[in-house]
Amino acid sequence: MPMAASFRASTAILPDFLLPRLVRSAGWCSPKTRLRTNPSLLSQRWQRRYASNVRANPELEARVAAVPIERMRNFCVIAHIDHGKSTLSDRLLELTGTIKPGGSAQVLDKLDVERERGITVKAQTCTMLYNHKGEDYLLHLVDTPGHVDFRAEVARSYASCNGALLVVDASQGVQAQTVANFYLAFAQGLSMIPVINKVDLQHAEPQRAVEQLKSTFELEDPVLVSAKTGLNVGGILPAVIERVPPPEGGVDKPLKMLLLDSWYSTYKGVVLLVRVFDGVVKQGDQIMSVSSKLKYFVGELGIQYPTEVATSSLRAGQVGYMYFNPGMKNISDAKLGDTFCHVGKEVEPFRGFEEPQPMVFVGAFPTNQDEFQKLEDSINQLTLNDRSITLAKESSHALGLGWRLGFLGTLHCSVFEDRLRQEFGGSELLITAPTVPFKIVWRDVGKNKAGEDGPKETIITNPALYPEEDVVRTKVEEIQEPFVLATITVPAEPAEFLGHVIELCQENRGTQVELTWFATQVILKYKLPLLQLVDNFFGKLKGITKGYATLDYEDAGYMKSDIVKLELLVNKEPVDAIAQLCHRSSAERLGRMWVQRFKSFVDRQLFEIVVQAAIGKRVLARETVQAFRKDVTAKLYGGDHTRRKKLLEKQKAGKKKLRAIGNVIIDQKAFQGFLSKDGGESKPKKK
Ligand SMILES: Nc1nc2c(ncn2[C@@H]2O[C@H](COP(=O)(O)OP(=O)(O)OP(=O)(O)O)[C@@H](O)[C@H]2O)c(=O)[nH]1
Repeated sequence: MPMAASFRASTAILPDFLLPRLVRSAGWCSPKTRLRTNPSLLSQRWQRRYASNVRANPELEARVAAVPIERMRNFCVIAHIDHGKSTLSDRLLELTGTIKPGGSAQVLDKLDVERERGITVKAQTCTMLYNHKGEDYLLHLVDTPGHVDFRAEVARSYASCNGALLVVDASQGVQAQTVANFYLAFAQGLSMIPVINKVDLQHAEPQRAVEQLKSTFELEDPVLVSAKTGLNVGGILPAVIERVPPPEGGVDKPLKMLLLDSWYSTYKGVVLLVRVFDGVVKQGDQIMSVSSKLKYFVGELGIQYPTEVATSSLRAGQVGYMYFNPGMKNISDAKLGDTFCHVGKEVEPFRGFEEPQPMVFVGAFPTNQDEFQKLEDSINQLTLNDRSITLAKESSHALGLGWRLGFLGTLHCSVFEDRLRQEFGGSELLITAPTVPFKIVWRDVGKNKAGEDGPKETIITNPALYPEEDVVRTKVEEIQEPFVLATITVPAEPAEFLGHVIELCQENRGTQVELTWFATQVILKYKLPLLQLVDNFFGKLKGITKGYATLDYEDAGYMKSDIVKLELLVNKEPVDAIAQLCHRSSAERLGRMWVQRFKSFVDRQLFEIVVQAAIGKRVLARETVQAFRKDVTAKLYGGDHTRRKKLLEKQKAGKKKLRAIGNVIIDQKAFQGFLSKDGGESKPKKK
């Protein structure tokens, strides 16, 4: 079979995630494949064909349609990380017959990274039908992420819910994210049902957790369950029906719909997750975004059960998915928090969601500059479904062309880094140390050419953009750094844990705001610079408390700080990719660590290499990589000692020349080793 024909035949049965890479590597693709890999090119005929290829379930649809709004319940599952939200959600899905028992674990954790790491990153919604006292109830369950970085996901989920299951691990009790999630849900007015999970564990102390919930949040009547064994999980849904109010809204009112989430599907383009507050939306309806005024035709809609099941309509109270036909061109047109209505029947929009701001920034560079395009493709592919990541091209003298990426927090950053390494190839990628955004407040605002005032403040997310020392001295009023209000929980016993945590916070420039005892736990609140937090603060906290302390934080704004730019110099030349903004008090320690570490990764050359760490012209630390001393006299055997001396002097002069022109060739492996967290694959060489 000719190559083109065999390739065409094979694409028909390939999973779609393999298509783009194959198409790229084969350098050829059939028109059909091109359409499949780029849905915006799909003709209406193809769009209709794909749209018709959906799972429909008339029996299920009839049961759903028969449930009045008074018998709907929308609730989310919230908890501290690893307390068992996803496992509990699986059990509820099984109990209601939505999935078969004993299937793959954590059905709602759909992303690869969620399965691999066992953490939830994206909130997931699932519709369930539950028969209670002879009547069908329509339940919408949202499994939310536990980690603080994905707080915006949790906050958005609340908009579709009236109640929450607050899950607490019976062996760990109330932890930092339990506290944070409780207050968020409480502020939203959600009815809360406490659930104490993992009662099957040998060291479970359910009674202690019951007391904590009562004393910390005044929550009573918890349901005690084991999500793992299924023990008493049947007690949860009756509690949901009795304690969570049904959604408000009327099917007879004009359509009012909130956009909760959106993602990209290879076949159908942009998928929207919506919550209908009022009215009914049907296939073929023309609807409009209240913010952008863009109009769309509804192509397909339905419920997530837990995969997409098409229905002919969605009505007030329901949460479901939707595609447009023709599809939405750009995923950025789907603004989360946007309100949709029928064309010509405009409604008062919802307040919208607060856009989460990226707070942790890193640079990503290919070790081989020829691979830049490949890196760009990989990044674009991964960011398609994560719009909270910000992207900007970056160029470095030392590392060449790359990208500056912004993330919501350190876990978000490390999850992305893992996925990028998988996609792009781990050993071919350089990721710089994480940094946070700094605010520069200018003394003189100055005028631009049009006579307008320039910006009074600039936020910089890249140390390379930090102004020169003399500019800082003459033109900058102050530099500010971001702070967070951290909530740390630590067991009251053994007492030294608390002492260690206070010490750690103080070493990291923290200011104590509150210290409270709750039964066997201490809850500490500290104001901490975000910069310290991204420097493995959580790892250190876990280390000094044997893994028992937990951490959560919220933004506490910018504050004036004594920030300096620390640079690494190699034979007096700054290595821009390594420069960092840090607090003056930690510059010397960091500088010393840098020069020692960098030295250990640099190959010795024929001349001496001086590695320095400096703030402006002030050198804080220095290390020297000794030159190889090639034995130029080896060939001499006996003979005149003046010849030997002459050869050595010639060698010295040659080295001086090399040093004078700063001819240092640093292997990318050295940067890779230096930038890796654990010494990387290129372990320091023994000298
Ligand atoms: N023994 C026991 N283990 C449980 C129980 N429920 C969950 N687990 C285990 O606890 C771990 C975390 O469970 P998950 O369901 O992933 O927790 P989660 O809260 O969804 O985690 P995030 O989404 O990352 O916040 C898994 O290893 C589960 O098998 C339980 O009732 N008993």
